[in-house]
Amino acid sequence: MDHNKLALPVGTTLDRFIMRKQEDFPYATGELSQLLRDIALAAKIVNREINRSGLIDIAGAYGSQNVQGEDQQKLDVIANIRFIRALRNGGEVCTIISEEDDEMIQTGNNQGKYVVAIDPLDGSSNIDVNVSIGTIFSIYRRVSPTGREGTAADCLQPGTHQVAAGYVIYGSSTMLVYTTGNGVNGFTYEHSLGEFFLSHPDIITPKTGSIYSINEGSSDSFSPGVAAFVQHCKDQQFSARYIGSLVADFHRNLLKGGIYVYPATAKNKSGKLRLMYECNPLAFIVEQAGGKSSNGTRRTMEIEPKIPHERCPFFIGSKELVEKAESFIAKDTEACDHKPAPEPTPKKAVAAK
Ligand SMILES: O=P(O)(O)OC[C@H]1O[C@](O)(COP(=O)(O)O)[C@@H](O)[C@@H]1O
Ligand SMILES: [Mg+2]
Ligand SMILES: [Mg+2]
Repeated sequence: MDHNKLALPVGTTLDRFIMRKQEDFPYATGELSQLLRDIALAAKIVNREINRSGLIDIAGAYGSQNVQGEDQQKLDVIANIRFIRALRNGGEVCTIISEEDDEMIQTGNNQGKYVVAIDPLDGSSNIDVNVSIGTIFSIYRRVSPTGREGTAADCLQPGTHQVAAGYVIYGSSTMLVYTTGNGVNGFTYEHSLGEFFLSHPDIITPKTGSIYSINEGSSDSFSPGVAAFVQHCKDQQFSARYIGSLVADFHRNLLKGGIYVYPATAKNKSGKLRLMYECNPLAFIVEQAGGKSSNGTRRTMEIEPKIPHERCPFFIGSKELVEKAESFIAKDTEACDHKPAPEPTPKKAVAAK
């Protein structure tokens, strides 16, 4: 697809951009476009709540835990309610997987053709301290026929089946960045007009970079390969940048070049981040922008999900940096393969009965 054929001027509204891009697909029926608009609407409402979170009583913990055993923040719950309501009212989505809900959410829109996996509020540890946070979403076309509720098979599809994915970053400015498999575009929110405007057309991430993002607080349980890669970044005098909000760390590295890593650690044996609504959507975006994403050995989007809240190690960013990290991780597996087989335990002499 020649992205430049329909290059739209910076300042185009999101609505207009969605409409014009829909024309790329003669058979498009407008449902996906409407779904993207529903997400943008919910993002505007959540943005308003976040901007005034210090003024009104929505700071702090909500008093319950989500399926991951994490304390839900009030804004986690508010954002969850807002996005689910917008997707339900929009009518295009039959089933939702949300970080904040244990089970799949049936919206009642059995005619809906789409399934959404969503992290309503990403970077929860940064909510009350005015640091950038976000929302991450992933969209699939259901595989079961319409007319009834969505199934686990509709929800648990590999990332390669995504029809669209994106994130909203609530930072010094609020941006919506998304892909439908035809490049990545970023829109900045103009509060006074209540509109998202095209500000970052056709985002391409640098092939390499000098920024690495990893929580070194758990470095004592990094695998030798991960530890060696971190040391490599230091030897190269890369800059260490870690905000602690995946969306914000990812967004910076997407624009400037860099790598974000959340490996398996003693505390999080399969990594911390969730495949369906954190890793897959960002992997789709980074690949569309020319970057790369894996679990250290396997392309993130080819991992077959088994459960809605599945976690996986996450390496994402500039292609050459992710490949470099993978080359260090490969040594881990080699080391495992060549580890001498444990000595057979000498058979105990059988005592004369
Ligand atoms: O504090 P840690 O272990 O470094 O984890 C930080 C990571 O966890 C997250 O906060 C997980 O996402 P949620 O806030 O949506 O649960 C990421 O945004 C962030 O990158
Ligand atoms: Mg998250
Ligand atoms: Mg979250």
